[in-house]
Amino acid sequence: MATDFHVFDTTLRDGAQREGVSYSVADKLAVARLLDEIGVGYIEGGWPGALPKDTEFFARARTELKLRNAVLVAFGATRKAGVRVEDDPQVRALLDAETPVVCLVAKSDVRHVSQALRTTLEENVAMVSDTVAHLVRHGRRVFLDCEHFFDGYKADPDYGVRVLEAAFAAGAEVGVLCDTNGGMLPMGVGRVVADVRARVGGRLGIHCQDDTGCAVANTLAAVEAGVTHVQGTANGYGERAGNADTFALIANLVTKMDLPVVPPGCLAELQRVSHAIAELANIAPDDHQPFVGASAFAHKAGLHASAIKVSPELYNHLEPAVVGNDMRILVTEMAGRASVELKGRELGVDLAGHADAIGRVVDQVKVLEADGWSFEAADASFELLLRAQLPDAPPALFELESYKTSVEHWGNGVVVSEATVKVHLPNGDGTAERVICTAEGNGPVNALDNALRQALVGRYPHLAGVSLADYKVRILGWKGGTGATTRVLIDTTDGVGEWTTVGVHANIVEASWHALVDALTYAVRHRSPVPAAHA
Ligand SMILES: CC(=O)SCCNC(=O)CCNC(=O)[C@H](O)C(C)(C)COP(=O)(O)OP(=O)(O)OC[C@H]1O[C@@H](n2cnc3c(N)ncnc32)[C@H](O)[C@@H]1OP(=O)(O)O
Ligand SMILES: CC(=O)C(=O)O
Repeated sequence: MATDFHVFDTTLRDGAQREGVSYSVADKLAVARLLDEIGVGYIEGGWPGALPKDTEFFARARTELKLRNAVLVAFGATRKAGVRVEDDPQVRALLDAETPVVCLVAKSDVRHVSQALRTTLEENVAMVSDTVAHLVRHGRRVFLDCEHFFDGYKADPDYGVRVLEAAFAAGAEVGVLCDTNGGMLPMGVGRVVADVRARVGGRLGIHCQDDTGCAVANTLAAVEAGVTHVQGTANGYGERAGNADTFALIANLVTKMDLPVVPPGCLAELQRVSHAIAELANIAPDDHQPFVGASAFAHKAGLHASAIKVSPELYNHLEPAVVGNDMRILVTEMAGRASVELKGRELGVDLAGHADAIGRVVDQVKVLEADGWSFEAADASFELLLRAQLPDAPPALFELESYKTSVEHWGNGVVVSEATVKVHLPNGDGTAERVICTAEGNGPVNALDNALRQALVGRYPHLAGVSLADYKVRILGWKGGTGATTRVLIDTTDGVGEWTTVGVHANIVEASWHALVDALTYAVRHRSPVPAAHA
């Protein structure tokens, strides 16, 4: 591992500045543990003294947080203008947090000194020197975030350098150049970092906001120009458009720049930790996030699949497992024969010697997708469709005679749904058993599900342990000028696994029926009876 390189994560400080995020102290402790698992070197936990929750976090961290890889960092500002550092309560709170490292934010742009701090350039430099020296005297390692460094460098480069020199002279270990307003591009970042390196001797770091969509690229440009400390946040959470994504930074540094910045084994935890932190932040994971998103290695285009069939490297920039992710093949209207073949492999369906069946599936999917079907998110329906084309395809579970649903609104405001299904279950000897079941539900689809399940459960007892986990409806627009087409996706679970099926029709109940039939058929054919522990 590159021990002279710092990966500094500020999910719990800058990441918490994202609109809509509000961690409890317990959440913050959990996020810190997760960040430690991916091997970051430093975890900035928050601003003690400014936010009571952060003060409590540091107090609890002392006994509850056992970090294996990371060092905990408290964040705060330099002393106030005109106040002795010993008398500044905010600086006192930084010492009280008892972290080995303190990261101070300081002004390094002359306009911010005069307009925001409303003090002199000399006093701001003194605020930096005094605060750094005070913390170092009290045994802290100190990093200095130079706010608005790049914007300030355009206005007055000498002043930024003066702030950095004062910090290093007072004992700061790292001077972090911050693109606080996030307006930089990689070329500019590289130029400024190289210039500053030529003028100042200490270790430099980089902190990039993502307002131009270049936070990760800007950070890597800074590394190329010589910084050895990078700041990021989990999934890029942060103020406004966010920060450089810690996961993309680590993955790029290790796999593209050959800098082993995390301990062995940590890289493969990136996807898991990314999703776990999204859960704690209460933000749906971004499927399209580089490296760790569910779609980061998902291939839809038929031409891609045909090359991947020869070698996955041809259309993947990285072996997905390196970052804990998986490759997936999507079968849609854009699929060709190779897509179906690879998807078959992924689903464990042997298609060797079945070129005709593959061709029929490609054609069928194109026609169905033109009618609004979508198998991208409905692997279980696709698997049934695929297997139905093979010579040993099993017969349908039942033949439908009819179904009927009703919704009754009683005078007292109660709404009741009822469904009746009439089906014929084959006996295997050419005869069939006619079964009629009626059930109630909280809506017509729920009633239909209950009635169909009742009709089948005598024959397939493990359907009793199967239930609907989610139900999504999408209206696909007007078709033929007569009505909307409805696509229904149903997630079903047996308590062990989950599978998704799809149905499409102008009538929402009929669309749901298709998805329900697939859901139960898949359960019967491809889910083993649930073990007692899960029943
Ligand atoms: C770029 C960044 O993201 S840095 C991190 C920013 N994070 C936050 O602001 C979140 C937490 N912040 C807070 O809880 C509050 O803003 C506090 C507790 C820090 C301060 O609250 P208040 O005392 O009410 O002041 P307010 O927020 O209005 O203004 C900030 C004060 O800090 C001063 N200040 C700003 N930057 C610095 C600095 N680097 N060093 C010293 N003082 C500073 C300002 O001049 C202003 O002083 P004033 O009150 O004498 O005018
Ligand atoms: C310190 C910080 O968060 C910034 O300058 O953006």
